[in-house]
Amino acid sequence: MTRPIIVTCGEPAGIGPELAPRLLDAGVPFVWLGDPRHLQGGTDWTEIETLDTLPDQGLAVLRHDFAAPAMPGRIDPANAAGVIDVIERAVSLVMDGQASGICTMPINKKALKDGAGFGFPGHTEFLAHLAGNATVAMMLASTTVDPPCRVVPATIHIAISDVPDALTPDALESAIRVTHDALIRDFGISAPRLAVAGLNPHAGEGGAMGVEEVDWINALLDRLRDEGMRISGPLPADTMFHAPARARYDAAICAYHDQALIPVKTLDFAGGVNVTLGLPFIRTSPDHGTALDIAGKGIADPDSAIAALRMAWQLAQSRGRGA
Ligand SMILES: NC(=O)C1=CN([C@@H]2O[C@H](COP(=O)(O)OP(=O)(O)OC[C@H]3O[C@@H](n4cnc5c(N)ncnc54)[C@H](O)[C@@H]3O)[C@@H](O)[C@H]2O)C=CC1
Ligand SMILES: NCC(=O)COP(=O)(O)O
Repeated sequence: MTRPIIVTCGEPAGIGPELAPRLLDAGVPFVWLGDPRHLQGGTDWTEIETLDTLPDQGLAVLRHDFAAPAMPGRIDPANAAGVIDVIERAVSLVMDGQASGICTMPINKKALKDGAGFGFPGHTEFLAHLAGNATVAMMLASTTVDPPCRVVPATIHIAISDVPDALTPDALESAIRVTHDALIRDFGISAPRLAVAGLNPHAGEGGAMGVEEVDWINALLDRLRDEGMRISGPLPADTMFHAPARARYDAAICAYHDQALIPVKTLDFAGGVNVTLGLPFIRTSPDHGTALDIAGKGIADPDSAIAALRMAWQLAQSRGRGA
């Protein structure tokens, strides 16, 4: 029996519902979990009752009724609880072995907070919670550039003013270890090479532009290198993402969200995939958000979502979860 990937609907007013039928181009078994009222008119879909058998053509829909229909571009707070419930249901399906992984369509974090009191800044933190407080990391990975650009921010969805306090030795070590283990387990890289970005311009330039590198980052990386990990850094972040620099490492561990995500979204916005590392199940997502400004206009590029679905399937296969 083939166990499909669950694609969660994401924000009903965003581009997730119109991307759903485009995902058939990925050529992997998947089921869309959401309210069929939110799909665009003319979508070829079939409701399924169980994940055992998928239709020969069109979109397989596992129905999840929401409180309200959806208007592209216009968030309805009444639907916030449904978005959260769908993520929880997808996790249940994958945790009990009915599905092989999850590919999430984007959510609007503020809408979930305002509409349903959602207490998490994103999927990453919510999925870690649902998995029993798993220690996770958020990786954004290119799929169409060579050498690849894979980035992991050691602090994620927090204000920039909170970064210096949140970037503790424990947080950086955790991001490094989770990434190291995931590159071996899920990406088949037996001896991963990691590059760690400094927090400060020029990685602090010996304390002339910030002290975190000399105060503790150097010592942490030395300790991990003594264990045998292949780690370079702390490196100046502005010069570690051009192609010859990327050829020297398999993933970059960054200090904060934008330091990590700007390079991958600039190099490969259409092919970027978000992968949650460290979960007991596979979860991927496109790199983009809800794109409310273009929702319903039929111009959303499906490539990142397709890449995310394909990667979910590949990673599930590598964990022996697909069939
Ligand atoms: N995994 C997730 O659930 C993610 C959710 N978000 C959420 O999405 C919302 C909007 O975030 P933004 O920063 O505005 O980013 P965004 O990615 O939604 O949009 C940024 C720009 O890129 C364009 N764009 C995005 N995806 C596109 C596509 N597939 N084809 C063509 N153009 C596309 C949009 O039209 C917009 O001009 C926020 O609430 C944010 O939290 C953002 C990133 C990931
Ligand atoms: N900017 C990336 C992002 O917001 C993805 O967050 P998540 O919902 O995957 O945690």
